[in-house]
Amino acid sequence: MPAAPGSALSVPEVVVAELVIPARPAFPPTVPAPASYTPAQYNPAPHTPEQYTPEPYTPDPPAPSRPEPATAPTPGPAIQPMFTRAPGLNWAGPGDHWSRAWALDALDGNAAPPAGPEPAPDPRAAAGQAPTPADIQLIRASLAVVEPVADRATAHFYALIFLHHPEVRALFPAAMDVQRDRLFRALLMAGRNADDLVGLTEYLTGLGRGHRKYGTLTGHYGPVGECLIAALERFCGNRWDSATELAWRRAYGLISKIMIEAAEGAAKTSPPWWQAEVVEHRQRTPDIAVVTVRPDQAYPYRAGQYTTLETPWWPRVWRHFSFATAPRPDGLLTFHVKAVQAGWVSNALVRRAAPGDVLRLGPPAGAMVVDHGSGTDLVCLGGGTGIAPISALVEEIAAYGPAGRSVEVFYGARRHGELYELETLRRLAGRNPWLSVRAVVSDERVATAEALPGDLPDLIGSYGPWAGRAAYLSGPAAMVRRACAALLRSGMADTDIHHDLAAG
Ligand SMILES: NC(=O)C1=CN([C@@H]2O[C@H](COP(=O)(O)OP(=O)(O)OC[C@H]3O[C@@H](n4cnc5c(N)ncnc54)[C@H](O)[C@@H]3O)[C@@H](O)[C@H]2O)C=CC1
Repeated sequence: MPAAPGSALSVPEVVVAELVIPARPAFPPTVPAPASYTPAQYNPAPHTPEQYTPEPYTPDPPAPSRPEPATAPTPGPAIQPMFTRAPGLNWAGPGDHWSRAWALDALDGNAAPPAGPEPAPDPRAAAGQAPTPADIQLIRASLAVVEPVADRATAHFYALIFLHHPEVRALFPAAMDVQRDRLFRALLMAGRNADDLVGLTEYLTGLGRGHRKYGTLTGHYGPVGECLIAALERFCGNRWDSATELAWRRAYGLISKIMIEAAEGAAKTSPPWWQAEVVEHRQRTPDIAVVTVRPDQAYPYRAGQYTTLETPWWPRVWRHFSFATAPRPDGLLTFHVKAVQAGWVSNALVRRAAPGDVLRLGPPAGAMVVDHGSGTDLVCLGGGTGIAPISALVEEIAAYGPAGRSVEVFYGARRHGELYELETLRRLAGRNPWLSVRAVVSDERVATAEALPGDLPDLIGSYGPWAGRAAYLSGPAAMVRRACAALLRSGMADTDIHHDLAAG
């Protein structure tokens, strides 16, 4: 059960007001046939479709003693599952292989146990209860012992999983690099925050939905919980006792319940992953490519959100990328990718991917979306390829109409040559008087007609005041943190600052 790559389990830092979305120009999402690809120009590499052949769909035998999964809710008008009856796709609608697997597992008793009586002597018997305040204290005390040796505890945790449940190994990448400590740390952090039900539910719901793409099933949660308890027991030493075990079992019961319910809910309406064929690959700088893909089914998302992406060259290694455009009538999705040092996925996408290659996408995630019912003025900061979700947000505002608001975009790069999205943004600003775009370069300290010299966070502090506006920030984590501080200093309310730092 790998944790979502890049996720740091913390109470989400993004605050989104209840969205009131006015009607927008409706278009049915259509995904065009692969008619006119740009010829492969960028190191076309042989595609290995066998890695992406979905598990063949074999209809389940009738199971009269078990109820069918609930019927999917009627999808919204703009989002229609497209090929739900087509063979060979990874999802065939409610009642398919995946939905039934979830439902049957739950009925077999692998779901989190229901709430039980008051603490019983056997920690397993009482694990279905919500953790108490005393449990949280015990969990935090045990974390104080485990966290300094988290590396060893993590290795032990995975060793236990793979030793006792070898069937789970295939869900993880061959090389357990970044993945290695994410699940364990995510579980530890969820335990620490088990008293913040709202934050925990928001985070774990996304995590549970996202885990479907790994092939995680309800039945996996029980064994993972046992390995968690065993690893904690071993590394807590004298700090471990039956009350601490009970506290962790309750916390894990809550964590797994939220994730399982989220996954089962998602299984009724969406596939665990989408396959998406590269239809365009544009090299914008030596290290940055803009990659456009055609998903195999309609892919509903909002501007400002991100997804996880897997390439055929690094199976089961997933990385986050933001959607770089608002949802389009042709159903295509665009990503901005910078090849980073030792970045397996990013280097493959920038230097190897070509039209015809097939990627996999996880579900959309993230709450950095705009409330189109509000006329609040916006200030948006995009640093480097972090400009991708900002471009998408601005496009979506143009599609919905600005509702009387103004939008100021500050676009930062290290050098002029890296401002690959500036021309597009300036064209959009030329057509939309509510939009202004300023570019900033940090490493070439000369003012030009194109860009101001300076650091984005410093520059944003020198403009303003920003009180009463809402901010959308995206880019390197240090840049986002410094810009947050500058905006707070200039009078902006904490709740008006939106970013997805936790997504990495
Ligand atoms: N590709 C995507 O879809 C998305 C990428 N991101 C993130 O955006 C980042 C983009 O990285 P690059 O393009 O390499 O950006 P970069 O390192 O070239 O920097 C871009 C801008 O951020 C500023 N900056 C960098 N470090 C700073 C610091 N410590 N303090 C203040 N300002 C700083 C630079 O001066 C420049 O203006 C990555 O961390 C990526 O994870 C975020 C959202 C979406």
